[in-house]
Order: sequence, then structure tokens, then C-alpha cells
Amino acid sequence: MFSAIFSPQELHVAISAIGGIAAHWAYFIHGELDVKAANIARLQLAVFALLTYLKFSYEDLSIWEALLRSAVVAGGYVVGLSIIIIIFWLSPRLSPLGHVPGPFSYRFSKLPHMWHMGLRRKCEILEDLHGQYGDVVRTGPNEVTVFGLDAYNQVHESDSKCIRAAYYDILHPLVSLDTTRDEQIHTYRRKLWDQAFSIKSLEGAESIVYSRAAELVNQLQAREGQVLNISAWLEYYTFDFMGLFGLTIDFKKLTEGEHPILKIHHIAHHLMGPLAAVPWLKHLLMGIAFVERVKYYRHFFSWAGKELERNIQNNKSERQNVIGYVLSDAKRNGGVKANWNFVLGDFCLVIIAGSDPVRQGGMTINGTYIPEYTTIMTPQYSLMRDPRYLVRPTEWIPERFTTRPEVVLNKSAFVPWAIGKKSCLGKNLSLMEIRIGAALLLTGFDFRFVAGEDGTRMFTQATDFFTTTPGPLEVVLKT
Ligand code: HEM
Repeated sequence: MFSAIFSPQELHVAISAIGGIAAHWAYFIHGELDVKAANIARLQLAVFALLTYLKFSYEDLSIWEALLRSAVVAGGYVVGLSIIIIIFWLSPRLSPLGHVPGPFSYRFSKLPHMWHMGLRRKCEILEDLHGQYGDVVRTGPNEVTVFGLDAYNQVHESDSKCIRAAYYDILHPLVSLDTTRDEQIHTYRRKLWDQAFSIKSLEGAESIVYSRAAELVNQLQAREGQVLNISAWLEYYTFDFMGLFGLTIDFKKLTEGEHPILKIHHIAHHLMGPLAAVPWLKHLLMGIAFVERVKYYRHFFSWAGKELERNIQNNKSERQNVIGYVLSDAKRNGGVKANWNFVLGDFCLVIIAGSDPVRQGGMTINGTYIPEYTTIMTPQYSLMRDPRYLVRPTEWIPERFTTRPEVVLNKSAFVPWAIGKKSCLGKNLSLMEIRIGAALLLTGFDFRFVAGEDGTRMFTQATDFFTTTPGPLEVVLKT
């Protein structure tokens, strides 16, 4: 009967549109598909190719006509899928987050958020949304961002039921302590890492920190009177320290200048930043060869893989540092090759430590029910600039932490190292680096901003993606 009213091509388009709707109901809204993005795209391309072949072989069409007609059929699928996505995420009854306020366009897709992140930093976008919509904001079809200390504690405290969200698959297929989403694996690997951060290990680390801080002072003394980007020099200091402490590698950045991998890391960081909002897109692009945007990210991992192999070759005896403990564990449990994704993941984590977390869970936050399997973001940037917890929160008042406690209203909101089971393992180590570095620099030099520098670029030009890289701070030093 249908064939009397519709042409075969029209019928194919209609079936394809119904297929789009069915795919949404039967597949796309069930479970998490981010890391499967490239395979889903490949499958859809394969179906398209098959359809083109069938049309070419059985409908007596030229290859171009077959391609065109298949594209129209594929368009039916896209339209069907888009319509059902819009209905689903717009309807308060169907969408589990229909009751949470937030920007209209963010309800359907994370792509508008990603677009905005290309123009501004994520932390500033979220802070604006906080001002506009309050403490609980819908920032994606399946994502809310929550503000305030109570919300932060609920998500992060040790007995929280929240688990790490899809965003943490950032290194996929590699897995590091900081990105593993499996609670049991996390507990196991945290114990492994703990060995390298014991009091005894930190005592051993002290001499490395002193030697790198002394080298930093040497290098800066040799550049007295010159314009220096002190942000970069502090990064060389911490990078060189982490190489020696965690990996037995001397990156020699303090003595030989910026290591090429740091440059690659910075470019990758900058280009990948906006993609952080949309994990599936990052996985999709990584699955396609020659995508320019992820080129430097690939470079970073291929460099890290070779560097790890060299590192294993150069250090045959057991080492009592992070990579040593991680390798020994791998050897005890099937060998380094079998555990490569964990070993390389942790190797990369030592190189780039620290981040801004996201969690998943089902709970009531500030009176708003957040259903299970919702991604919950808890931006530390906003928490540590919230006037409920600090007086004049955006002003640089270092005395807050020493002689002026009256400008702190609630010190529990100061959580740079996070809290709970997944809080920073390197807190004491980083405090040691900061104290020794700051003491030597402040007692050894007078600092002056160069013309045009007011110290704000360090914050306003910082990149905000998994880890934060500060913007430049140009100064001239005098001994
Ligand atoms: C001032 C410097 C640092 C800050 C502000 C910082 C901050 C953080 C934060 C906020 C987290 C939690 C991330 C999350 O839950 O997603 C974290 C995790 C972590 N940090 Fe740091 N970090 C710093 C330095 C370091 C250093 C020097 C190391 C040494 C290797 C380190 C090792 C780690 C590790 C291993 C984790 C993962 C812990 C886990 O998943 O159990 N951090 N850091």
C-alpha cells in the first residue's frame, strides 16, 4: 500500500528517520557511549557505504546518483535522531533534568558549551552561569554544575557515592591513578602510589627539591636585570623536580631551556581545552587519523611511550619512586606489556599532576534532586572565589592565610588539593616545593613587574583543561 503512495526512495528516507528515533530510544540513551564514539561513527559510515553499494547495484543508478540518494536517506536518519533528541531533552517529563535551570541550548547538547569554551575559559563561563542561575545549573543534557561548599562536600567527601564521570576517560585507552573510574582499581593503585609519598620518601625528596630550587636561583641570578616570564621558570623547576623524583629522568629544563615535550604539552593542552566539555567528540577525533586538532595530543603520548621504554631500559634495578613501584607491581601481575596502559598512564600522570574534578551520582543538592548517572561538576575556581566564604574573594590578599584571618569566613572552602578518597596525593610534596622555592626566591631577589604587567595575566590567560597552566608573569629581578 505504501509503495503505491511513496516512491522507494521516499520510503527509504522514512524508514531511516524511524531508524534514527529507534536508535535513540533503544541505544543512545542507555549507558555511557563516549569511548565508543569512533566505533559508532565507523559503523554508521559502513551502513552508508553498504546502502550506496546496494543502490548502485540494484537501482540502476550512476555512482554519483547512488551517493546522493544515500546521503538523502542518511539525512532522514539525522533528522529523526535530532527531532527525538530535541523532544527528549526539552520535555520536563521525559528529561530527568527538566527541573534544573540552565541555558536553553545546553539542554540538547554539550556542543554549545564547547563552542563557548573556544571563546572563553570554562571556569569563567561556569562562574557567569552561577551568577545567572544559582547554585545548581544544568550545563548539559545529562550534566549539572553545582556551587557552594555543602554541594562540594556532598560530592567529594569520603563516603560519597559519586564516581568519576566520562570526562575522566581523557587518557583512554591509558588509565592513570587520577583517571581510573573503577573504585577498586583506584583503591589498589592509590596504595601503590602511597609508598612513594611516605614520610621517609618525602625526606628523600627534600634534597632533590633543594637542589632544583638552588638551580632555579642560579639560573635567575644569571639573568638579573632581564625580562623574565617567571611562570615559565617556576614550571621548569617543578617539571625538573617531578622528573627526578617520580621517574628518574632529568628533563634539564632549568639548565637547557624548555624541553620540546613541554611545548607540545602546552599546545595540546590549549587545543584540547574546549573538547574537554564533550568527551565523545575527543574520542571520535582520536579515532580518526590525521585530525590536526589532536595531533599534538598524539605526539605527547607517542613521546611518553618511547620515553617510558627508554626509562625501563636505563633503570634495570628496582627503584623506590612512583614509576619504580608501578613497574614492580606490573611485573608481579603479568608483566609490563600486559599492564602497559596503566604503567604509561601513571607515567603521564607524574608528568602532568593536578586537575579540576567531575563526578557522577544520584542525590539531593541544595534542595534539587539530581538523578543517578548525571554528571556533576563542582568547580573549585568558583568555590574559592565565593563571597560566602571569603571577604573580597577576588582580591589578592595573601595575608588571608597568615595575619588577617578576618578576611576568611570559612576556611574549609579552600580546597586546592581537593578532599576525600581521591584528593591530591602530592599535597605535602607540592607544599614542600612551594615553601622551599618561595623561601629561596623571596630571600634572594627583589622583584619588579615589567611595564604593562600587573600580575593579572597569570590568572586571566591560564588554560583550564584537566590541569591548569598559568598565564605569563613578566618580571625583572635584582639580587
Ligand atoms: C600545587 C600543586 C598541586 C595541586 C593544586 C594539586 C591538586 C590536585 C587535585 C585537585 C586533585 C584531585 C583531582 C581529581 O579528583 O580529579 C589531585 C589529584 C592528584 N594529585 Fe595533585 N596537585 C598538585 C600537585 C601534585 C604533585 C606535585 C603530585 C605528585 C605526583 C600530585 C599527585 C596527584 C595524584 C597522584 C592525584 C590523584 C589522586 C587519586 O586519584 O587518588 N599532585 N591533585
